[in-house]
Amino acid sequence: MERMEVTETFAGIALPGHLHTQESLGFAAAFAFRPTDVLIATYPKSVPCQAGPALTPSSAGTTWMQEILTLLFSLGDARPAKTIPNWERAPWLEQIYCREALRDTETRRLLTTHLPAHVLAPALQRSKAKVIYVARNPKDVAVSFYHFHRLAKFLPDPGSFDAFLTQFLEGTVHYGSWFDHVKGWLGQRHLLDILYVTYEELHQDLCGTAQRLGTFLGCPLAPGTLTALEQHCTFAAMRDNAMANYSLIPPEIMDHSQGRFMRKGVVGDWRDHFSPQQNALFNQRYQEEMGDMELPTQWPMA
Ligand SMILES: Nc1ncnc2c1ncn2[C@@H]1O[C@H](COP(=O)(O)OS(=O)(=O)O)[C@@H](OP(=O)(O)O)[C@H]1O
Repeated sequence: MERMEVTETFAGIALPGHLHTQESLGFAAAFAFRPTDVLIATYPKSVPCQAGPALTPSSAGTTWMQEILTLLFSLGDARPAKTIPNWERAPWLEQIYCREALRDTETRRLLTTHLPAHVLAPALQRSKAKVIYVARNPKDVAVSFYHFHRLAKFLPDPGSFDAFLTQFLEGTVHYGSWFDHVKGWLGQRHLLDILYVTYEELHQDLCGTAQRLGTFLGCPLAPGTLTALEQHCTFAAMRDNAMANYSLIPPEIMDHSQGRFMRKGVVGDWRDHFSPQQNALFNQRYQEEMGDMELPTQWPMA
């Protein structure tokens, strides 16, 4: 299947052109956040669309967080998560369909972004909106992102894993450098009402992390919400939920014959992909970039 790759460049980073225009990106940068808005911010490796689907990348737990917050806001009622695609429940601020998706939305708005902090920080700092930043071990991000490139026809052909990893470490992949993204959002910790969560924490203790989210959002968990989370936010449940697994995306945009968006959902898959040389190079680059950073978690890098 042919790639439909068109690139839009904004703030120095390349983005899929079928989803982003200068107008849509300008809309995001100047967004009038409301105090009740909740923004999920992640470095990519996966997906949203509009009435007829599109996609973007992630790998950080975006889709998982969208599902969890949908259930928190619905007080455990699974119907929205089962009937409304996640790109409508939590639209990507920077994508072309967002303005229309938010028209007439009066209730609490759940938004998503893959944009770097420096683009959104001025608008966020003018507001009291809450931000939830989700991060994941970058080695697993690189693996997940690589596999996603194989499906996503709007992204460049990744070539070999080795070639892709080189670009990932150089920050020349779409959405830019993982290191810059994480450092940028961590740098907002004293300037925004922001909570940092990791993919690994969600794995380790979904309910405990959900309770922390509820406290941060001023939305204590209703009886039954935890049960609903345990039921609907597992990897298996989300893999089978067409409103969360991107199976609705047409094959010319996402070639489902190449694999699934909900691929493995595990921690540490990099160990099955990295050669010792790749691992050493990654560790060196990680140390150079992140050496002194205070991180929400220490990922096992060895
Ligand atoms: N419930 C649950 N449990 C465990 N893992 C999960 C879950 N939901 C999504 N995932 C995994 O998250 C990866 C996709 O990342 P994102 O959702 O950030 O992608 S995107 O930005 O929305 O494109 C992708 O990771 P990989 O499987 O490693 O590729 C998904 O499988």
